[in-house]
Amino acid sequence: MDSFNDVMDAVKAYCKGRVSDASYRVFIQDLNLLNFEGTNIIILEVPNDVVMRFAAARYADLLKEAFASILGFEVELKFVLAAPAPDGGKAAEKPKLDENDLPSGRYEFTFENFIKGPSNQFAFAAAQAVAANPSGAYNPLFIYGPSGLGKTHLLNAIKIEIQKNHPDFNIVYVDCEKFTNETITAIKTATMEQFRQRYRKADVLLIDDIQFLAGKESTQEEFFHTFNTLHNDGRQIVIASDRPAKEIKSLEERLRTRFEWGLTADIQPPDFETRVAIVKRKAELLNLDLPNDVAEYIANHLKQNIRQLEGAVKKLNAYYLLEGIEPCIGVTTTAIKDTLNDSQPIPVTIEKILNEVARTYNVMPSDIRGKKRNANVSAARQMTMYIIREVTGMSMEAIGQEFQRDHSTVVYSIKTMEENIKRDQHLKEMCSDIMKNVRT
Ligand SMILES: Nc1ncnc2c1ncn2[C@@H]1O[C@H](COP(=O)(O)OP(=O)(O)OP(=O)(O)O)[C@@H](O)[C@H]1O
Repeated sequence: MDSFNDVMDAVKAYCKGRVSDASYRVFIQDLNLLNFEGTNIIILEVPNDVVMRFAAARYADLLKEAFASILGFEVELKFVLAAPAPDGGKAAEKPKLDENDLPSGRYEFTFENFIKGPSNQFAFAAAQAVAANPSGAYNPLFIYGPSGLGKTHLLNAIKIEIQKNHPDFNIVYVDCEKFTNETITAIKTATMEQFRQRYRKADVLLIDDIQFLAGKESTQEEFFHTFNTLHNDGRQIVIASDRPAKEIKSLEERLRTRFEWGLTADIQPPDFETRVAIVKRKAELLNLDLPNDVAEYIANHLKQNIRQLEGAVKKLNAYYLLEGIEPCIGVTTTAIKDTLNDSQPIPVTIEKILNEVARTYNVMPSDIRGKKRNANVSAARQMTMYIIREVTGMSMEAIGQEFQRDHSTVVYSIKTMEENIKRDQHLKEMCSDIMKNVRT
């Protein structure tokens, strides 16, 4: 080491593997070793005030550790702001930061990171019991509740816990859309055997968003056999759904009863105290200092979805890091307004409807748009047009343009569907399930 630059390069290399690429690029890459003072004080030059605040607050410990490891003695750090370059050059520029550059605050979906309250403690306890004793406690465990309340979190927590205690276990986690797509591909490419082996060899199967099984007959058939094989062999199955099994209308009875064999646990929106605790925990995980009144303000305004609570905390963190604005009620009002706007019901797109109907009828979305006339594709096309009309309220003309069909064809298709639905209970349920699924 013969120069400040060498030392600094080594320090940066030390830090590089220990922080995310984005954080390294924004907060560490441009640090400059300016001088030594006394015996152990290092003066670090930072390019601007954002990096100054961030590097000093978050990375001082890591940087000290790096210097100690490279120089062999403990150091203290002093950060100084680089003087603006006379030509207004690089040193004077603020980095172009956006939220993607910020540490994401990603944390593991563990039991430890799950905040309990009256609305979720039963599901939490059931998940813990299953994780502690796979196949011994409740099989299957069926967790249901509205979006954004922690079902996926619990499924992952079970996975992590079992992995820790049984490193040799083959744990398969899949969401139902993926399972459905894989079933369709396996049928089309004649690779059913490999597909079956993958799922039927699981020691633990965790399947998320099972409501998407609704109406998909071949996937239900496949899942039925997977379920039976695993259950008969004493393997643990955990299922998450946005509604109870009995409300998934076009689900075969034999599956519905199986889902109810074990334990069913629901999750409801959290009460005020739990929401405050969640907001505080999320802030803590981001190292954000959040006053109580702000945490309570957020909890008072966002009640239905924990993802929204997280969104608000992340926004406040971004304001703080990017603009230096401390969290307070005033800025929270803006952050919450954004979150509320962001979380307006997502407009249902035609593509979403098309994909969901295609999966249900086991055809390709392009077939529905295309000219094929076989019975299954025609039925799928009629269903698609009907649901687009119901869900989006698009005019018949616009639907016609979308499918390159004339207006009278659309009118006829929708009318036929309306009549069929009146007569055919199964079709009616299938249609209602598809509509629910495209709205989630
Ligand atoms: N009790 C809780 N404690 C801490 N974080 C929670 C809790 N419940 C939910 N979360 C967080 O809220 C976010 C949304 O949760 P999750 O994805 O598990 O919801 P979900 O019920 O599976 O929703 P969806 O049905 O939309 O998939 C996650 O980041 C999760 O960690």
